[in-house]
Amino acid sequence: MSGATTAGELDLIAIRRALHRIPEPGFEEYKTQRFVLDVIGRFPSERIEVKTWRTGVLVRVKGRVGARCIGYRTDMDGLAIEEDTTYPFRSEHPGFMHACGHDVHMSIALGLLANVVESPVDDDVLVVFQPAEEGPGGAKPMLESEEFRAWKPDTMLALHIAPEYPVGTIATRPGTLFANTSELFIDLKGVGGHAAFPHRTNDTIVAAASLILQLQTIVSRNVNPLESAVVTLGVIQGGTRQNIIAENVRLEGTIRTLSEGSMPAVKARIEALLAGLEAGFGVAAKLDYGSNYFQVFNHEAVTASFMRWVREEMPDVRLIECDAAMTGEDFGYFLKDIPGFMFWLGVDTPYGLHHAKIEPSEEAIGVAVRLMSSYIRKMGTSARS
Ligand SMILES: CC(=O)N[C@@H](CCC[C@H](N)C(=O)O)C(=O)O
Repeated sequence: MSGATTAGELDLIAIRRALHRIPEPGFEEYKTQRFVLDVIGRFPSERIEVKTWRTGVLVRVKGRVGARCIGYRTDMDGLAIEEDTTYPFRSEHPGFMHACGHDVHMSIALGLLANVVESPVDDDVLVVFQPAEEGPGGAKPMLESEEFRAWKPDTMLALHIAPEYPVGTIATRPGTLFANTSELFIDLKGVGGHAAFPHRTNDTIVAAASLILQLQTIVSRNVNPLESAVVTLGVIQGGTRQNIIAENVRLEGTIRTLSEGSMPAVKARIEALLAGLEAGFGVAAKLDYGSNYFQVFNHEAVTASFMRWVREEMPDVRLIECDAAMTGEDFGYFLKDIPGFMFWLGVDTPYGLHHAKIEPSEEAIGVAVRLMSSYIRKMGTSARS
């Protein structure tokens, strides 16, 4: 196709910056999907097939042999946070920002795609742009979709930016990399009233204050100290005025457990504490667990082989065998079904994930594209030999 874009022509930094401007909530990634489709539309079309699924995109590149298919997944959505970076290409969507690196992840996926389109590998390659990683979770419904099932790959790979590692460093481990997660939404309803007559009310602010401290005893008193769990509340909303006893309080948070078995135990404890709160404070408590993600469990053999390959064949990349982290990722659902792994990619910034000031180093994009293009090429060749 004349006028088509080659991998060398693709400006991945410009792509990342353009994506950074348009962060969108989960399943509302309309501009992002359009942008991704426009970039893919510039590739030579003979060897690629493209499908959309909701706001996601799936691209299959035909390999020279095509006996197997290697999958690579990026997430697409932004986070509900007001950006506070020094960038001239700041978010154009007030209250939303790519604060978890999905703009970087998508740029890497496009770079990888351009590379395998331009210079075919033996295997077919499926690049998946998955919506709604931050919530409510796009991986599970995408896996179950006709669109994905028709192209289901034999292995599935992904990465996530890591602010704490220098550029050129990656980190992973065989087995559990990220935790099981559940969102947590609690609505307390009491009887409001005049600040001077608390005995005629059921004060949801006092009940919430007590509950917040009780929730923190779950990890310290109920979870086996040899296991890991987190209960974090990120939002408290309630009350209308300084001299009115609040009728409604809403708490929003997240639960993390490293073992699958601890999650129901933590939830049972939350339910028991809420029953006690209702009895003790005379408030009504409504509980909603929102979306839940399965742990990211790296396939032991595939991960070990990748780690060996990096150490032996990629002298410019520093590999760290890291500990598991209490982050969540719905990529865990892909790995529950398909062997593969996820790894951390160093982007060297002092601010952590989900921070309004995070500025990942864009040099990491090229590092990841070279690493993953070489690995996918190597996987295809070793499967044939
Ligand atoms: C990598 C990362 O930061 N992922 C998110 C996933 C959020 C899942 C869900 N909305 C929840 O809060 O439980 C994370 O916060 O770890």
